[in-house]
Amino acid sequence: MSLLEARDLGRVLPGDPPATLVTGANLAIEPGSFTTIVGPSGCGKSSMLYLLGLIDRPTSGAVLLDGEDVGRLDGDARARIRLERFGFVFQFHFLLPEFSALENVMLPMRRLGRLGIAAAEARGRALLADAGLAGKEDKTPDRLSGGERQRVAIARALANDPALILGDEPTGNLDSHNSVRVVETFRALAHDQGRAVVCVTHDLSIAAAADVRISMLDGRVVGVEQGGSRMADPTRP
Ligand SMILES: Nc1ncnc2c1ncn2[C@@H]1O[C@H](COP(=O)(O)OP(=O)(O)OP(=O)(O)O)[C@@H](O)[C@H]1O
Repeated sequence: MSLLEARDLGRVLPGDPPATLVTGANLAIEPGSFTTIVGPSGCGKSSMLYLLGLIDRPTSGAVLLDGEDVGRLDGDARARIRLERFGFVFQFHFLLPEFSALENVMLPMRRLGRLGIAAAEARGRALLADAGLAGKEDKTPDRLSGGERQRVAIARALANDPALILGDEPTGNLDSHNSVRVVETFRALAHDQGRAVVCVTHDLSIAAAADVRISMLDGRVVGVEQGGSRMADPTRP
């Protein structure tokens, strides 16, 4: 049994004519693996990620988490699973502007409610230190660089110790140095911490660093390539 599976997954938006975002998709995501979803603009990569991450609901097929079909649960049940099991990193950081870095990282822990405030603060500080942001805990997002903001967003994604990290163009807004750093972090989250990392990307350095590359075209999965996980580092010749 895989950690996360799509079975004959589809998403059609009603309309005249209806819009098919994803159709007949089958794939499996394993712990400890770094997977990218690649393909031309508009082929359905983000739609697929939103289905896998229980943000959107399929219109056909199933999303299985630990073998259980969770894709069509109601919004509250999917939100609870997202909070417990998934961490999300988007192209834009979506940090709350009026909150400090530390408060942003603590928010998912406070929402989940398993940790008291002191324990959540200690974990938040540790996650920020791991991200190289010790000393920046009290800064609001507007006082941080783009790379630092994305590292806060990754720390926030890890707040509730998720088994799955899903990224939608997480380096899309970063320069090459910060992109490489994010890719290294994602690889470590998969290989050293045993999480499953799934990333939609146009970024060739991310795709080259992945263990598995899923190719999409016109809403379909058209290829699954298991690759060596050699890191492509654009800063080196
Ligand atoms: N809410 C919506 N209403 C209508 N069409 C939509 C909607 N959301 C997505 N689409 C269409 O569905 C298709 C897939 O979109 P999606 O964002 O998943 O593609 P993508 O591969 O992630 O694209 P990109 O690489 O440009 O971000 C596109 O043709 C898009 O225009």
